[in-house]
Amino acid sequence: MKSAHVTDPATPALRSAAPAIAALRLEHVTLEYADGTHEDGSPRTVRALDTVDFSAETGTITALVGPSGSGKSSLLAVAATLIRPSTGRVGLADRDLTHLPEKELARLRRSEIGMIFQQPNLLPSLTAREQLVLTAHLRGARGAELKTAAAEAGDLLELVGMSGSADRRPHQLSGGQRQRVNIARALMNRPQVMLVDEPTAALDHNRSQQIMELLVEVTRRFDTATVVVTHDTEFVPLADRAVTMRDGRLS
Ligand SMILES: Nc1ncnc2c1ncn2[C@@H]1O[C@H](COP(=O)(O)OP(=O)(O)OP(=O)(O)O)[C@@H](O)[C@H]1O
Repeated sequence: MKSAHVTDPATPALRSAAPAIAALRLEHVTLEYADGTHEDGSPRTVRALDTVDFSAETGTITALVGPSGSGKSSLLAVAATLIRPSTGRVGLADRDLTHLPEKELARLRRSEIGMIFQQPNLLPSLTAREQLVLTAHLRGARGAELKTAAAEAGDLLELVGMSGSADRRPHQLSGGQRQRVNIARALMNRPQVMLVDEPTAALDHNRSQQIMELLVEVTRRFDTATVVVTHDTEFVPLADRAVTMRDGRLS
């Protein structure tokens, strides 16, 4: 496991003075979905990503914007290794993931990539703390490691402003609080990359702003390469950079 620099949530991040590293790279990525058949029976496809080159650097946050259907979620899905590109390459730090077997990709997803979606898919029967500890369990932690994980979970929940609600279950939390738990959970494995799809779509303006500020803060603190798909133009100035997708291409 990577070093746990969260044990004291009040400690400022020790940010590297080294030049930014591209933690995530997509090179010439094209993604085509099967989309039924033409009248003559030949297969029809939709090109969701068209020769996309994209990278995200450690410790930075990138806003990914663009019209509906332009390919933003597809880019996140390819970056998350949930979908293999039709052509092109995906790299994580110095590793080329393009031809890794699915089992290895699943391991990487658990340990290196944090994913945050619009609706936090928290398990209804678990407390906030247990949601976080479960990720350690799924990673293989047992016995004393789980005790350590529970302490780390407490630290992370404090960091995201949820220390008073660690023993609450999802139905006892507001939408914004659930999203905070979701963010803390994504950080449990100290991911290199955080991929975030419309994290505030279900929230009001104030809560959206707070969640976006929290994403910026954890990006700095944990040195993640964070990519946030958002329709919220107010968020764009908070990001280190914004890239726009149109018709499957980046501009
Ligand atoms: N599973 C799928 N099968 C076929 N086509 C798909 C599939 N998923 C997405 N598409 C198509 O790929 C294109 C890109 O979709 P994508 O969901 O990546 O866009 P988006 O920018 O995230 O849109 P939104 O902002 O509305 O979520 C669209 O034309 C969409 O219809």
